[in-house]
Amino acid sequence: MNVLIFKNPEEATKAAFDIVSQRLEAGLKTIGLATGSTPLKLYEKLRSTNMDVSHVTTVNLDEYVGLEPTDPQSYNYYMNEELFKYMNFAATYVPNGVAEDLEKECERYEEILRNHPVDLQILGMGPNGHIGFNEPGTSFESVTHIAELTQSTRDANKRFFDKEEDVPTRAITMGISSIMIAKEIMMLAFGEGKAEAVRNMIDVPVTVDCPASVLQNHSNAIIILDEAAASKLKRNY
Ligand SMILES: O=P(O)(O)OC[C@H]1O[C@](O)(CO)[C@@H](O)[C@@H]1O
Repeated sequence: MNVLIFKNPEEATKAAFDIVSQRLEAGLKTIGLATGSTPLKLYEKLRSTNMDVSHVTTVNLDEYVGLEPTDPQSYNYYMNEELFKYMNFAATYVPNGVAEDLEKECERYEEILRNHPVDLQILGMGPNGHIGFNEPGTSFESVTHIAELTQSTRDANKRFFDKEEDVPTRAITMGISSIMIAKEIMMLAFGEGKAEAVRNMIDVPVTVDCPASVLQNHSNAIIILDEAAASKLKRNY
């Protein structure tokens, strides 16, 4: 793991943007994208570049079950508003959370991933160490599946919804093995609320109790932190 620590989220985002730009210029074909608040500034920078991405396909990590792509809380909507409508990607894929047959949708998504091997996967993490919606305890062998969201994830994400009961209880998510196949992974974590999970990801032996710790097993993972997220690390990086 290559751990990079920056003073604040702005500087960290600038470093992430430089890496993504460099990979795009080098001819990256498929990029894996995350949602949540952490990559928002990165997407803002990307969409203001006017760069030609007509040779690039995107695949997203996850989507809530039961939310239409037109629902402002859905990740389909988020990606359209934050990135896709501004950039000329060859193709963009986000799981369909309202598919009639969700199991089939998971299989369809795995097929998409097989056809578009991810060169660079951008990741955020939940305060409980989840990646995508792979909650603590999820098998490292998992592929795209339906995940039951933990109460702590629903609590963390309720800020985006009007009422707590509106927060979906399930999501379609790429599995941990589907994520780990990426040739390179770039994890972003900012703020004190992530500090405990960051410590469990980096400073503690790999365990399913902290899904993000699996990144220790990846041969090409960059972890981009601000000082607050890095504040509980025992070792110096
Ligand atoms: O960046 P945030 O808002 O803290 O979200 C954390 C993580 O939770 C998820 O929304 C769940 O998929 C991830 O996409 C995201 O990286």
